[in-house]
Amino acid sequence: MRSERFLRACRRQPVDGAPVWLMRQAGRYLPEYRTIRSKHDFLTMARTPELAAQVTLLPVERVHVDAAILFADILLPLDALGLGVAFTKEDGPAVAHPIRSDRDVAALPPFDPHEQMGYVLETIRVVRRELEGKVPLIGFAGAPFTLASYAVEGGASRDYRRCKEMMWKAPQVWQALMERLADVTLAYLRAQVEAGAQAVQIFDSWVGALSPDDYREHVLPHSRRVLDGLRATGVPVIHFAVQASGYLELIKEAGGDVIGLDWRVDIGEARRRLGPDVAVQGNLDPMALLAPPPVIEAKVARLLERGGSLSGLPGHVVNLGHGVLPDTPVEHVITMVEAVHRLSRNPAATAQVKGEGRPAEREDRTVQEEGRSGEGRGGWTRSS
Ligand SMILES: Cc1c2[nH]c(c1CCC(=O)O)Cc1[nH]c(c(CCC(=O)O)c1C)Cc1[nH]c(c(CCC(=O)O)c1C)Cc1[nH]c(c(C)c1CCC(=O)O)C2
Repeated sequence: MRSERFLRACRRQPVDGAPVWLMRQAGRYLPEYRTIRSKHDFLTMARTPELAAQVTLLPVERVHVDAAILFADILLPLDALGLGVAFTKEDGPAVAHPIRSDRDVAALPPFDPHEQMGYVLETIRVVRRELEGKVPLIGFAGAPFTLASYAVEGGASRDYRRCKEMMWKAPQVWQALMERLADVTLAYLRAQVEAGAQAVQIFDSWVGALSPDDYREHVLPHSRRVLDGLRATGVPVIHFAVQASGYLELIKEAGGDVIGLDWRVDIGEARRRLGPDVAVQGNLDPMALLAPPPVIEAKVARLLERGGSLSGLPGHVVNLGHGVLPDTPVEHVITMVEAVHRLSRNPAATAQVKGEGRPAEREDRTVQEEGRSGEGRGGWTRSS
């Protein structure tokens, strides 16, 4: 059943069809989102439970995903800590008061999710009520490193130079900061589960900037504290890390019931490396959703096969390898979700769609060639 697929796959139990949801599914690719967004700024939307709940529910109705994810942002708790987070159109998030010294870390105020993030907890309650059990609700937070990357760099970064400097020149400052951020994330996620989140995801979006050694020494213990602490909640925990396929084993060591994969690793190989005691989530290239629909279907077919869904290997939550791109046609998202449902329920049909990068049979030759030659260049001409 639709209501159970996602949580069952997270727990590596058999499912009637592979579950699918998309990171950033409650975002700008949805025309309904853009309409609401044209009337309110992003922070107002996130801080108004009625609006945030409405946006959370949009993709459940519109594209039939098997789970909802809370509409919020990983940076909201940093704002609650007094760092002054703004979302700018040009440069992405900006932090007005970045953390650069032991004094800055010591000056961070106490964090109480019930007091400071009450609006998010209220959104969760509203969403649960309105979902009426149709699909589960996923809560989320940033992993300590990814939060630190914004807190220390002051915004998006290309090389994470200030973080590495702090790690290597002032390791005790780095450690104190990471401990604070781990505490914040843990308290925040516990409160989300209490409010009704039925699974949680930790986003370590920028950790791939680190070498395996630095991950092991300067990040893993703090992520592990969060992940260990969440075990008592009893809800499945997804641990998503980007560009970390070189040290997936360390990501698993840090913890999580489900390991989120980006698209740079073959999901079958990842499953072999991770072993049978964790589920995996992912990992279609988000840009693949700009491809013509038959190409999307062929990629879904191969993903299902490589991920184990067609051979009955439990524990694959289908998703993209990172967030859905804002200029993705909503019809293509629907194509992906429908293909996951149709093909995972009928493995025999999948063999026909799959092919070696070949779009489906009903595909005409022109589009086929467009699909082939477009692949790898990174740019797709819109076919719809
Ligand atoms: C790194 C990160 C952020 N936020 C998030 C991450 C981790 C995931 C990832 O790696 O992408 C997580 C996030 N941000 C948002 C969600 C909502 C739920 C969902 O649909 O996934 C989630 C889970 C809404 C959002 N968060 C943001 C938007 C766009 C705001 C707008 O409408 O202008 C949304 C829908 C803003 C944001 N927030 C952040 C950035 C870099 C940006 C600007 C870039 C961008 O615009 O996509 C920080």
